[in-house]
Amino acid sequence: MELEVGLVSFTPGGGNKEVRGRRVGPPHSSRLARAHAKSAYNKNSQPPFHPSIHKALFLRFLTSPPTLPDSSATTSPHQTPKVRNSMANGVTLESVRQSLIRQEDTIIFSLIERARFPSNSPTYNESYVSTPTFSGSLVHFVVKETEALQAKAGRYANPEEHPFFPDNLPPSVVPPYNFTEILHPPAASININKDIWDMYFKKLLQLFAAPGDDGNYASTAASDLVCLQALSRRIHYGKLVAEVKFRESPKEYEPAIRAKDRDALMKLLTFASVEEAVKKRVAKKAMVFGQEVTLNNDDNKGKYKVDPTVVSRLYGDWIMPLTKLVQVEYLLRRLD
Ligand SMILES: C=C(O[C@@H]1C=C(C(=O)O)C=C[C@H]1O)C(=O)O
Repeated sequence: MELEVGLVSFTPGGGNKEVRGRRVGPPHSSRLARAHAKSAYNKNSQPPFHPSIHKALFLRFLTSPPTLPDSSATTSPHQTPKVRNSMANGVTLESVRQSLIRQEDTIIFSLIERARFPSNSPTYNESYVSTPTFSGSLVHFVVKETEALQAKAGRYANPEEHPFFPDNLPPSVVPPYNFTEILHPPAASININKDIWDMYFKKLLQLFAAPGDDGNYASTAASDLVCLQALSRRIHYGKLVAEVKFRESPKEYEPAIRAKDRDALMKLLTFASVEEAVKKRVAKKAMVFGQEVTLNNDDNKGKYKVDPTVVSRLYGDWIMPLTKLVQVEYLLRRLD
């Protein structure tokens, strides 16, 4: 399968194929606070429930307090907290990897929750929703409406978060939090949620949702949203991974960036042994988190709520390749 991601055709699990002559977003503005991104979306080539346009809108890529704690930040919700210094905060490849490891738990639990429901196909069928004001599937409706609410609550003021339906999001009603700017500003133009959406609905879902229909369509859509958000956060974390790798050895990356050599960048940022460990660890977590806990544990040996091999495959074929694609896209803009 081939996905079109930003500037390249992307084959999950394989290499990037073709460099195209178009930008993901509008030309980079020196005013980061105005950074917007749009990527074209071809409705005909996508599932019926996806939006027609993507726009990543965020001000700066930030470290969020749970993953990069900082004792110097003020915590009053009514004050703008102090700007934090990224490298002084100890953002290293190791700390970023620890965050990715923690995010595995979130992803696996979200898959387990989605697997409670069968496939529930009406959730994805445009004809199931009947309202003159909205055209799309129930899952499209739930994601779009929830994102609008969460935007008001300030979710997308944190650049670790990327909306699936960024157009016309309402403004936040909460005061801004001054996160540290860690990423190079053009990072704001990278949002591959369109591809995450397609991957999830066209490939992943059928691997862990059993066939069937139990009528719980709203809950099913809500579970899909949680999975999508966890996947999106993890995959876009590639921006931070790439920044840290670049800062650790800029001289290694600069020639490949200047030459716009995607393959060389991909080689530089790839750590095969780390990827093998990730695949093994997520399979193990799926076994541990997804086992039926009974007083007599032997009753359920080998029964898991999501198949550990599927989780491992999901990481090997989709999550890690997409994270690396985000890294390449980020590095290509790193010297702009
Ligand atoms: C995220 C990293 O970059 C690459 C992508 C990985 C991933 O998505 O888990 C793992 C190893 C690297 O090949 C990393 O080095 O940790």
